[in-house]
Amino acid sequence: MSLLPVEEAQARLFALADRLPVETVPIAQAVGRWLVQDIAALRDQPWADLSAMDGYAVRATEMPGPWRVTAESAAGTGFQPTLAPGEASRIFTGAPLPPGADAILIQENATRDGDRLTASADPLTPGRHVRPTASDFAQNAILLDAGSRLGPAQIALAVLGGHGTVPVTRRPRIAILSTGNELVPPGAPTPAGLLPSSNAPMLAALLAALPCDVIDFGIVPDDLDAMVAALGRARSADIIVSTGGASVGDHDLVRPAFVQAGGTLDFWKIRMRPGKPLMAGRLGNALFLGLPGNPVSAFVTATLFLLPLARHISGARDPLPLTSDAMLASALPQTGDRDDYLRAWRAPDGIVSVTSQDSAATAAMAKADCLILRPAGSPPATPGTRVTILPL
Ligand SMILES: Nc1nc2c(c(=O)[nH]1)N[C@H]1C(S)=C(S)[C@@H](COP(=O)(O)OP(=O)(O)OC[C@H]3O[C@@H](n4cnc5c(N)ncnc54)[C@H](O)[C@@H]3O)O[C@H]1N2
Ligand code: MOO
Repeated sequence: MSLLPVEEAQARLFALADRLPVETVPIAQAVGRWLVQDIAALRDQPWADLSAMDGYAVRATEMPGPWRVTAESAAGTGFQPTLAPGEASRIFTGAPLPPGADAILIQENATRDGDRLTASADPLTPGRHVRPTASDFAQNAILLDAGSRLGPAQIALAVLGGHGTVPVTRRPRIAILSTGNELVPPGAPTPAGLLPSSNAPMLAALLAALPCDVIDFGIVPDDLDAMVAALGRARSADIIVSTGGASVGDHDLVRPAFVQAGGTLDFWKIRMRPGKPLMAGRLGNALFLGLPGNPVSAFVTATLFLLPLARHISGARDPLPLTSDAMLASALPQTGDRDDYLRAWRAPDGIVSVTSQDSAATAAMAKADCLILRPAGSPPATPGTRVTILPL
């Protein structure tokens, strides 16, 4: 198989994947999830012309008074009686204006003596300190499109639009398998030749940013039958992600095990560095991603494939990571025949690539807060060059 460009591999991965079933959940459970339908406002916001300040509702043309204070309007009190000429109404923030009033005299600018009210400052224009009916949104307006993510602001909007529940997909279940005879669980002793398995905790940490349920299937030895059995146990998940054993060595058994378990491989080997040996396919209803074992390669491929896939099956409109344009503060060498995803950090004067770009260099990776995207065949770059970055 020839090396597949990253964008093509992402598109093929998405094409393999159906959106998960839809459920309607209380809005508090929808945080971070994606709407599967447009949602429209069930009410006007504000429901009436409301005061934005504490003070007095008046006719602006009657400035500076005097007025007779004849009524009071507080939030939650409903419609108010009409104000006759020369009358004012005591009013509080969020309360409806009485018909006839068109501006709010804030109480700091008012002098009140019993029922008698006068204004002590500047002219008022009609509409001053008034939030007109439906000025935020009108009933039936589309508030949020299908595929929008429900962050805190979108939750506020949906609730004010009258929604207590929203339609989203169910949370994906994501199974993680770590392969390698050398691996031991985090914190376990590492006598000669053994290595703490960092990939599963790293993937779980990445996935913690998404609404999903992670199931860690532990460490699987480099043994075909053990790997086939582990894939069998994991196949009820929506996504199975393995790390290690993805390359071409004698102990790299993930691909044959996947096929023996009944999986259909869609692609293997991507034109990227790190991450070349990535593979993807389907195993029954589960989507399968075989990530390389090197911790940096696993991290970068998870960022570019696993998280986007989880977002895609969850109904995200924009499942791919956002990129932006930035200026280099350090020089970069030319790239080879694969796209480079260089670990880097955003210094005050521009982007600086971390010292080691080795795909096993975790200390350098931990200093990075972005990736620099450098297409295959890019010439050397000097400080000041504009580059594409992917914030981490
Ligand atoms: N002859 C070739 N050799 C290699 C090629 C190639 O094209 N031809 N590709 C290289 C590239 S690129 C990568 S990336 C690695 C990926 O290999 P595997 O996916 O088969 O990974 P392993 O060999 O199992 O492990 C690589 C490395 O990572 C360590 N590892 C594995 N799992 C974990 C874990 N859970 N936590 C921490 N560290 C882990 C493992 O001990 C190895 O050191 O292949 C190159 N070889
Ligand atoms: O492609 Mo590998 O992930 O460079 O080390």
